[in-house]
Amino acid sequence: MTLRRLVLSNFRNIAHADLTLGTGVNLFCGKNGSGKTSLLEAVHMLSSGRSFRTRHHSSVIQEGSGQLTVFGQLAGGTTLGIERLASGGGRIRVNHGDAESSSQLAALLPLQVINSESFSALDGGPGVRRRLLDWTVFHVEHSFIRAWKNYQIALKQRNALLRRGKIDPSSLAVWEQRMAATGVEVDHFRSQAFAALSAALRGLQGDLGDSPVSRVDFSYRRGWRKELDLGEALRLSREGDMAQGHTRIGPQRADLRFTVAGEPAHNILSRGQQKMLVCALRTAMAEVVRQRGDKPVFLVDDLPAELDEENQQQFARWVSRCSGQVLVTGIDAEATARPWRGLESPWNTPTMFHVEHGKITAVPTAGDRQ
Ligand SMILES: Nc1ncnc2c1ncn2[C@@H]1O[C@H](COP(=O)(O)OP(=O)(O)OP(=O)(O)O)[C@@H](O)[C@H]1O
Repeated sequence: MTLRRLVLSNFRNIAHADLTLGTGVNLFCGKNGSGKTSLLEAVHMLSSGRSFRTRHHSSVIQEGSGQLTVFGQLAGGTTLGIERLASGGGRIRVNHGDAESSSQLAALLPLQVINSESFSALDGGPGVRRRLLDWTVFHVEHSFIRAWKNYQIALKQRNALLRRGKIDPSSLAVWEQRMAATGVEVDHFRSQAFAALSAALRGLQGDLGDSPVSRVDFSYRRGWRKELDLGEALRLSREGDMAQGHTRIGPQRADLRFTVAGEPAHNILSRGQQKMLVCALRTAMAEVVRQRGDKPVFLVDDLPAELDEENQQQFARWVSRCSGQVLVTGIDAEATARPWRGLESPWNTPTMFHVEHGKITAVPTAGDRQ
């Protein structure tokens, strides 16, 4: 997937920008607070309908403005648009018509984001890791979203019954049967995606020599005991669930584990090693989706932060193998460009943008100047 044109208005400190992006590496360089992360945030909003920094659209809309818009055009001509109003609400558009949901955007513009929040894949709660796995499943198995929604409906109904004082076991059994049928489907899709993901991750670990990152083990926990089928597990869990007022087992509790010699990886790895593990995980996710014919766009906020030059170059090599396009931010233009220089075309000739006080200007390359 390639984003060819990006138009923003009233997005944080960016009053207006109309950019033609390069097909490979796009570098956005400028001082602290110039608007680099805001630009990546806008692309994220175009792919998901929401910011990666806040749930509140009002803080993303430029101070003093009533609305923001982000418009994007993909190679091939498809257009995406987002409008958010300070008064609440807004619109999502695909090819100038109203979109059914934000998942339509995600399907058209798959993204991988690496920023300071990405560490939560290791030290955050299971929900963060579940969402990473589900991103992969969503992009490779289109029936997943239907199975997941049906499971959620049954789960909600069972939880509503559990919260009632007096419970009729036969009504619980009806929803448990539905949960068992749809939950097994969800688990099946996740297990398949996890197998592909771990194969891709193991391949990337092979590039890391004797770094402890190459010794990280990963496993998938489906959310209920191995020896039980889901229907049985739900029946056995009933009494405790009634006491707690909610369902404590099932695919909504699934998790991924990253360990080194049995210890959680974030307790062992240095900060730079953790970032490299996150980069490998994100690359593996993109690789699995690429194998199905779609190349995700990478958004990388401040690649040099925490990574030495060797690791930055390694990550650049990974991205060039599995992504269609990458948007990278950095403070220093030369340092931000360096990891990409040794790669093959088009990756070794970044499109450069200078960002200053919310103004984004394309920097002419040596070729343009001739
Ligand atoms: N709603 C808003 N309206 C106007 N300006 C805003 C709004 N929200 C944030 N800003 C300002 O926008 C600027 C852009 O911040 P951004 O995080 O994009 O900077 P950055 O270039 O990534 O900086 P750094 O290198 O420090 O990460 C900041 O100066 C911030 O104070």
